Order: sequence, then structure tokens, then C-alpha cells
Amino acid sequence: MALCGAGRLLLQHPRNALRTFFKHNRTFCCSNNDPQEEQIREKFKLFPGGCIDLHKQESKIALMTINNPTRMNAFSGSMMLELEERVRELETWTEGRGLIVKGAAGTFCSGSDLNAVRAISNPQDGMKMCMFMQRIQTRMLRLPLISVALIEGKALGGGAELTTACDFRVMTADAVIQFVHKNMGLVPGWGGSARLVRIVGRQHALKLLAGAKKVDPDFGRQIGLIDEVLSSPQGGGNVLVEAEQWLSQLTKGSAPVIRAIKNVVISGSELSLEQALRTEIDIFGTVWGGPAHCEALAQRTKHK
Ligand SMILES: CC[C@H](C(=O)O)C(=O)SCCNC(=O)CCNC(=O)[C@H](O)C(C)(C)COP(=O)(O)OP(=O)(O)OC[C@H]1O[C@@H](n2cnc3c(N)ncnc32)[C@H](O)[C@@H]1OP(=O)(O)O
Repeated sequence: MALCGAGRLLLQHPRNALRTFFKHNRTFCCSNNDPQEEQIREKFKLFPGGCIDLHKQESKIALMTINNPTRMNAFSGSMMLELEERVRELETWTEGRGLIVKGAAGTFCSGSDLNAVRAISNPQDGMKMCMFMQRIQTRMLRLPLISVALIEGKALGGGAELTTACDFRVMTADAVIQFVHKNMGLVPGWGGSARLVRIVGRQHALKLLAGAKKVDPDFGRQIGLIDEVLSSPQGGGNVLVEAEQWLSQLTKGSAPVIRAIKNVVISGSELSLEQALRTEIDIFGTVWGGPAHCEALAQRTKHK
């Protein structure tokens, strides 16, 4: 790899690179030996059904499908475990740039499988399940991939929360997002409350949660929850093509640069200003003097 200037110097000192950011991220990534988590993993295995499909495409945009259509893509126990596996695969997919999360058969996801939930409705198991799903979705949002939730049909409860674990949300004209937790005697616990407040602000978050208000495309755009309304009809093959075209505007170019952009945005939004500034320097060092930078300099790139 041809490196120029300070990029070479910084990359020769990998100790510096991303130190702060990964230190922060490890808190969420390395909890596999937690005995509490092991107990809930064993319980999850008792509730099989459905799967989480992952297809890493040539375009370097991966497609993750929540696949349990007979239950409107509700999360069974085994699907919760599979979600973790898929996120782990994406964490090590070094050439990836983007991720689309969708549901199978024209609908997004109806939250946790109510049959499994009934069996683990005691507070201890509920907390363990919640911690597990919150960790995975935190890791999902922190992937160095630009992610979009493609919402067709319904995104309910935990399904609505999952849409907020992506950077963007696009939906078909007749799709609905609804945080139905209040109607279930709950609050979002998969990280959806904290993320929702950051996306739409405190007042809109209160309206969506306390009113269990249905979010259609118009309202979604108005409050900043929805980034694009797709023109293709729900369930049609073109929906995915349209979503991929929308995402491609942001994922074209050098993969290391796109991944670095996602990393500076995540650290900027999650760390204190001081830590974020320090991390920004580390991340800057991973692209300065790299192939895309050197090529842009050599070509005397103009930005007309
Ligand atoms: C922190 C997250 C939180 C938690 O952990 O507890 C949650 O996510 S709570 C779960 C929130 N979701 C729900 O409460 C969904 C309840 N279901 C519905 O409202 C409807 O089923 C709906 C709107 C998703 C679809 O309605 P529609 O009339 O189009 O179809 P059906 O009702 O006939 O549904 C088809 C089939 O799917 C089963 N189904 C749907 N959602 C779930 C679910 N979350 N868990 C298990 N099964 C689900 C539904 O029972 C039907 O099955 P069938 O055998 O035909 O009765």
C-alpha cells in the first residue's frame, strides 16, 4: 500500500489508532463469559423457529433478513442468538460498506415472539433477555457500515426498536412503525428508548411511546424518523432495489474511507467531546496517506 506523509507515521503506530474508540466499544463486545448471559442463551435455545439470514453482496452492501414469516417475523429465542452471530460476522467483514436490514415476506418484524416471552415473563429472565438484545443492537449500530432499515408492512415493539439500531430508515407508502410497548405494559428495553430520543428528540419520543402512536411515512418524515419513502409497492422485488440505490449514494467510494466516516460519526455521537476529538485524530490517521487520499492528491481532484 502506497502511503504518504503523516499517514505512514500514524499507521506505523497502530497503538494510537482507534485506541479510545475500541476501548469504549469493548465494553459491549466482550461480555460472552458473563454467567448471566450464558443462562439466558440456554433459555433462548428452548424457543426455536425462524432464522436471521445474512448475504454479503458483491456490492459490499450486506443484506440481513429477519425471517419468521408465520409469526410476522417475530424474534424467537434462536433468532436472538442468530442475530448475535450475524452481527459478529459483520464485525469481521473488513471490506463491507453498507447494510440493509429487512423482514421476510413483505413485513418488517413484530417484536419478540410472544410465545417465548410468556415463558420468560419473570423479571430476572426479562432483564437478561433485554440486556442481551440491547448489547447486540448497540453493536449493530456501531458497525463500521452505513446501515438502513427497509420497512415494509409492520415494525412493532422490538421490531420498531430494531429500526433505530440502523443509521437510516426507509419505508414503503403503506408501512407502519409502532412502539406498542405501552400497550404491552412495557417500555422499550432493547436500546430503542435511548436511540429514539436521539433520533426524534424528547417530545416526539414521548408522543410515540406514551401514545403508542402509529408512524406512517408522512408523520415519520415530519419528525425525522424516516429518511425516505419508497415509491415501489410493498412486497415487490423493486423495493429492495430502490432501497439499495438509496443507500448506494452513501456507500460508493473507498471502503476504508466510508468505514472511517461511520466511525467518526459514532464516536462523535457517543463519546464526550474530548474523547470524540481524540478518537477523530486516531481515525483520521487511518485514512491520511492511504490509497484514496494519495489518489485524490495525484489526480488533483476538484469539487465542482
Ligand atoms: C422489548 C420488546 C417487546 C418484548 O420483548 O416483549 C416486544 O416486542 S412485545 C411484542 C410486540 N408485538 C406484538 O405485540 C405483536 C402482536 N401481534 C399483532 O399485533 C398482530 O399479529 C400483527 C399486527 C403483527 C399482525 O396482524 P395480522 O392481522 O396481519 O396477522 P395475525 O394477527 O393473524 O398474525 C399472523 C400470525 O403471526 C403471529 N404473530 C404476530 N406477531 C407475533 C409475535 N410478536 N409473536 C408471536 N406470534 C406473532 C400471530 O399470532 C398469527 O399467528 P396464528 O398462529 O395465525 O395465530
